[in-house]
Amino acid sequence: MAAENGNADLADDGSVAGFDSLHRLLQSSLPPHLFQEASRLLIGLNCGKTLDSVALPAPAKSLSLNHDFDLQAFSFRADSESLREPRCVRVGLIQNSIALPTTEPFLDQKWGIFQKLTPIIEAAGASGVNILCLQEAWAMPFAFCTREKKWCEFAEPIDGESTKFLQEFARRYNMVIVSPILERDVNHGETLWNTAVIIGNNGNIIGKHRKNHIPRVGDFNESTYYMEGNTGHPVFETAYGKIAVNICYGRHHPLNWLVFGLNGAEIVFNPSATVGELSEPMWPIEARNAAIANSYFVCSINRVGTEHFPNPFTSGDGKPQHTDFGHFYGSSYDGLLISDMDLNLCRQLKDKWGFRMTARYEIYADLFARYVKPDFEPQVISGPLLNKKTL
Ligand SMILES: NC(=O)NCCC(=O)O
Repeated sequence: MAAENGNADLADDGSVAGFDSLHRLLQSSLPPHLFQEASRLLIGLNCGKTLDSVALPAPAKSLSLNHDFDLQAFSFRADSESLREPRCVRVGLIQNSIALPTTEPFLDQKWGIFQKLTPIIEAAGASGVNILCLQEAWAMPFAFCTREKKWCEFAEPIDGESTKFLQEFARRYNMVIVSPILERDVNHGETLWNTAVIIGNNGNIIGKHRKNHIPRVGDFNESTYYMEGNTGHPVFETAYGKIAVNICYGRHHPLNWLVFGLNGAEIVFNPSATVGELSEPMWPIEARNAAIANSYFVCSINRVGTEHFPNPFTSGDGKPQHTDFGHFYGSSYDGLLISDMDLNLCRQLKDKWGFRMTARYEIYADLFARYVKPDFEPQVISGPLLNKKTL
């Protein structure tokens, strides 16, 4: 346990009082019947239902033991249908800390991450993962907080080293891979973007999505590095289902989630890099709310650990300068989370709740069309304003 981090409930590894999730903390602290009730209220597990864990093959487990990363697998149930076969997909999410200090040569840092990820990706392949997603800007330290331009060197074209590295795994394991990178658009004057490259299960590049919303909060002033995305809300039809990527800060924008849904996404990935002090309480609410509101699966990833940078920077809030911007709360360990999901659940929830049918898009479209015009006036209807004098 560490008191140095200013929070006596945070262990040295950043976990919550020694637990790697709120769920485990509750499980260990509450009597079984109260834990069951807490689970029902928090994640809808009622009547003694538990989250089903999935048995993984021995080679995947050995990789996790030998290379010291966490490996867990669960499954979501959908009802069986009379007219459709189940559409089961195995999804893998990787979150990790960087491999080398940020003071090491850039090439070594990048190859260090490649090396660190290799056994984790192999474990995903050995487990039969169909679609794998990595964290935001996975091939570099999350240096955007520094606002120093030298970190732009990590930017790569869509078909650069990171993509080539992953294409090999995609082919070997017949796996779709979502690869969020800092992109250098060589055909457009070397412009930088925060981009997710979608690599198909044959190693082909299916397409890319560029992050739509740039954070300007705390130390996340990322506009120094890349532009607001210009790729809209693409949904990628892969061999295993229709997927989309809502990159990090985009998760605070319900309309961003909505439009991926309108374009037909069945799974939306949210690769992120964010720190506990800023956003941890919002995180599980936003992801689950997006899944509920849009009748699709949401798969969220954060980084792991604390990254220290060579030169101090300030947050523009009058507080002392510092060399890190806090703890990425992905987990206390590098890890691969696997989840089996039957995509039939998306339609089952649409049929049950009818959110698409009841949405009234036309009235929102009308409001938005008026709102974006300079002469927009909010629809506020005021009655006579009574105050004590007039009474
Ligand atoms: N990388 C990024 O967009 N971070 C923003 C912080 C947050 O949204 O929690």
